[in-house]
Amino acid sequence: MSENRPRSTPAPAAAPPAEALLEIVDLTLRLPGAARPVLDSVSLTVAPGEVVALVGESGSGKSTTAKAALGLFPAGAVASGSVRFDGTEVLGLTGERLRAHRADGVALVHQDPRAALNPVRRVGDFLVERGAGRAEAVELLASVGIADPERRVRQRPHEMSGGMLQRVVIAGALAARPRLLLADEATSALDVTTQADILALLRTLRAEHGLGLLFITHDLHLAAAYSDRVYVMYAGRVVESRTASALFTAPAHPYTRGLLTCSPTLGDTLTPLRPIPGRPPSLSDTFPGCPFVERCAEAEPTCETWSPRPVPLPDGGAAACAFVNTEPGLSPVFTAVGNRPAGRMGSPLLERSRELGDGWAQTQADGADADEVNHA
Ligand SMILES: Nc1ncnc2c1ncn2[C@@H]1O[C@H](COP(=O)(O)OP(=O)(O)OP(=O)(O)O)[C@@H](O)[C@H]1O
Repeated sequence: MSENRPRSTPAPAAAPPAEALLEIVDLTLRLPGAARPVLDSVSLTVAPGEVVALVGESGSGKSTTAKAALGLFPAGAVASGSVRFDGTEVLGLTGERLRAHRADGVALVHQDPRAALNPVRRVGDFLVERGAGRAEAVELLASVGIADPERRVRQRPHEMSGGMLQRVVIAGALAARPRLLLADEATSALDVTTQADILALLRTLRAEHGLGLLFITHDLHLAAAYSDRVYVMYAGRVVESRTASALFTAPAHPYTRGLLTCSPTLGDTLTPLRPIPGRPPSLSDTFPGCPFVERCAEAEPTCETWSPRPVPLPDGGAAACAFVNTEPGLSPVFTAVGNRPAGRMGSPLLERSRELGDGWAQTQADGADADEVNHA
């Protein structure tokens, strides 16, 4: 092993708390006419009281993954794997049981609060429609930080700001007393101050209500700042899963590093921004090897033909790259250009990485409910 590889900063274990509220295992979702799966062996967990972020560029499969938690799939989709909520398999749910799951356990908050609210109805009516009593509607508004809730509850959406409306939508989501909140780009349309306020509110709510929160964003800095753990998605696959702090300290996947260096950090005027070249793949693109190979500055010939699957990292996270370092005590950042031992191709490390990848994928598959479910 080369001696000049950086030592890792010890990171907290990335393993989630033992009891997962949402547990997605090896979820693969195919759409009619698409050349590759929309979701390809996606596995993730969210525990009660945990904030988990799902990050990636447009089209990477974030929303489709989140909707799977609701048992919501595109028409004609064929799904395999497992989506368990509180121990119940969601993939096979239909009819009344599916409706009960959607109404009861999981709530979804979207980007645009105005789309969720009827412009001619009062805010209080919106909350009552979601199961709150009149008095509770006022309490709910207060609980999401809206001042003068007795007056606000009688107002219509046009009388409120975007940030206030997003608080109303969150209050509406809480009315059903969910255990899991899916926030799909819920702050993207807001100015930065309001965005910070809403994210702080979501963190408070998860602590007060023991909510699990799956926070979907394309902004990795935001994800890492507000989440306990982060899953990075690319082309329908999870390419890295780490604690937020480990992700910032030593991102293991070249795509994660690309996301970190292509967006600005507050106060950092020295580090140049480096956009990731090219575009994310579409559903008509297929990959014999790594899906990121065409955009990866660190790719080697083997990446064209060998498809990496997540390998466990010593800190409890995982990354899907042929050259990720899985050895304890060393940084997973093994692939930085200039940091590679000569002639590393075909090295024992690569072989080990392959072994671990296959073994790990198999373990995941063994734990999954392999029923094929067609959601027409
Ligand atoms: N109902 C559908 N019919 C056809 N294709 C779909 C459908 N839903 C999603 N897709 C496709 O699946 C892929 C993943 O979409 P998804 O919305 O999950 O990505 P995303 O990462 O959430 O992107 P964005 O940030 O733009 O919302 C995209 O290529 C999208 O076009």
